[in-house]
Amino acid sequence: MSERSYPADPVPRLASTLSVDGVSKRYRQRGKGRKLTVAVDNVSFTIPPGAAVGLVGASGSGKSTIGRLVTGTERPDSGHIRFGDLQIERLGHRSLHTLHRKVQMVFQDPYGALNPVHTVGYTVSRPCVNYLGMSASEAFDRAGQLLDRVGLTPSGQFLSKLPHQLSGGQRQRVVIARALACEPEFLVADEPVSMLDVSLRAGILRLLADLQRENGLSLLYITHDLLSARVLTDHILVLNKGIIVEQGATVEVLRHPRDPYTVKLLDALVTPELAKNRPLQVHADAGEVIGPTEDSSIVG
Ligand SMILES: Nc1ncnc2c1ncn2[C@@H]1O[C@H](COP(=O)(O)OP(=O)(O)OP(=O)(O)O)[C@@H](O)[C@H]1O
Repeated sequence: MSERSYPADPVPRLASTLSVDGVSKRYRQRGKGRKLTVAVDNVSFTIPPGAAVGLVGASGSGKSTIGRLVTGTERPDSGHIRFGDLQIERLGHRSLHTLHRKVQMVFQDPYGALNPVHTVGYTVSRPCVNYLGMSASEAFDRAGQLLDRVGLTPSGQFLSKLPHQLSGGQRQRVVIARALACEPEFLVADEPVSMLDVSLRAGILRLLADLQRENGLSLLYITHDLLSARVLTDHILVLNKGIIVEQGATVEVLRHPRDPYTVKLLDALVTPELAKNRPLQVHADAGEVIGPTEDSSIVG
């Protein structure tokens, strides 16, 4: 073990606010000449340090596009996105590296997210080398600590494994450990459980909730699932056809939805078929959500 240790409690640091101001993004429709799809339409919101915000909407409402815009993966056609002193839409390659030290992403596909030829230890230790300037052996020790933290214990058994030797839930835990490796301030999680078996989802959601709280992370949780947003977030943005149609405290929006689109999303949740298949339960009358129900110690 190296002498350097990384306590679970983070060292207090200056954290940044994410400000999205009047952002729009259009895409050319394939095979349709000059026709454009408006994916995001004049969207504005702010996420202060340490806040957990849900971005919810049906398929095609523009959620993932916003995820890509705030992580600098794509540029908006208009509007401004600022994280602390970084003006994201103007960042060049080098400054994106600085951004990604602070803002990390977890996507829905834990299969595609991991390089199949790299061991878990290599994958999780790389950001410690690239972003924190650790030596390879320091980074490997840190990778072990991160694996312990995300529930892949004993970590020694996982460090040398390749992605194909892991279950879907375990892979997503590796992806989360890698995202945490450079000690980010902000996590964008885009449908992080939608490709996992239903029985594993609650464990991953609870892990994200714990990490967000313990590390003081800001979180943008992108999902079509209002119930999981209830578990993970304090504030919610409801997106319909690229427009934020409603926002507010998550509990309030779910209890007293004002926009007809939010009502429709909630109605869709309480149909018997959907309710039966979900790891979370909802009281249809009050919009009160109970759950998740599984044991968080489950390692998927
Ligand atoms: N690269 C692209 N090229 C063309 N159109 C795109 C592209 N990315 C997104 N779109 C379109 O923009 C709209 C918003 O897509 P986006 O993926 O952001 O929605 P979403 O809410 O994340 O949907 P889902 O939940 O299905 O992932 C959709 O109509 C989509 O077809």
